[in-house]
Amino acid sequence: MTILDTIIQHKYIEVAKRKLHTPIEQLQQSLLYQQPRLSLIKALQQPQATGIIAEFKRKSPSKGFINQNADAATVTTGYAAAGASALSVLTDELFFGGTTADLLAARVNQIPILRKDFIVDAYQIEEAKAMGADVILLIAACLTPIEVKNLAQYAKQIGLEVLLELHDETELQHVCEDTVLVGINNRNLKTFEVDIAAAINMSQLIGADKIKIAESGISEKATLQRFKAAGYKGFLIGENFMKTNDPAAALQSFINN
Ligand SMILES: O=C(O)c1ccccc1NCC(=O)[C@H](O)[C@H](O)COP(=O)(O)O
Repeated sequence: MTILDTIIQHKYIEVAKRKLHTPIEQLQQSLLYQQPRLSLIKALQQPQATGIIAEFKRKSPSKGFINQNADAATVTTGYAAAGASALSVLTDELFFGGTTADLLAARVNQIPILRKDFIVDAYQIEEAKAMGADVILLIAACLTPIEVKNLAQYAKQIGLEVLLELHDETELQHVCEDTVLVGINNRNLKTFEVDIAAAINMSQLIGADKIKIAESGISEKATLQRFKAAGYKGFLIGENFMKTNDPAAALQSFINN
């Protein structure tokens, strides 16, 4: 069994518990649930956009602790001021040290926010909306194509955008009409091996009607430029910024270089 299998197994258990504690109707009554959403699709199409989706990430299964005591409001407002096109906030507690409170704190920003978690149930999409997220992540390695289709349709119906994450060509059948944003994760979530060739190799296999996002392992501007030349509009970067004492300053210097 891989760590990804363990994460997913745990996800089903925690979601079942939360469903008992907080019914969907209660999520739908929250103030943030009623608010209009920001579009990541539009943000990445702005001519001057950096395309950087800056991630707030305290720890990870592959790296252990990265920045355990970071403050979500401070880091994400710094990211937005430095020029991030959007934010990604981990909400998985056990494996990534994230919380709902982190995403709520990040919501002070007026740029799109991705709820970064392992979504296996429509209930989590309702939660994402109630905590103020604009975009949810669906990971092909954790879902069947029909599950992606149903969850993507659900998200769209309640006004959230969907980022579908693939790693290789075996997952291309997960792409569907409602997954306009397609991310290619350079990290193999089963082995944790990171190879930027993943996004380069996959770039030609994603339809021109999709907006491509390169994910993970980006620490150099030259790598981002290679992805840009291959047609990528978005670049999801976490550890490279979060491992420093001042993630926003690290983003600023990455942009300026
Ligand atoms: O990062 C991990 O160790 C990990 C393990 C298992 C599932 C997902 C994992 N990471 C999620 C991500 O893909 C990254 O947080 C995101 O793409 C940013 O990557 P990086 O810039 O390398 O921090």
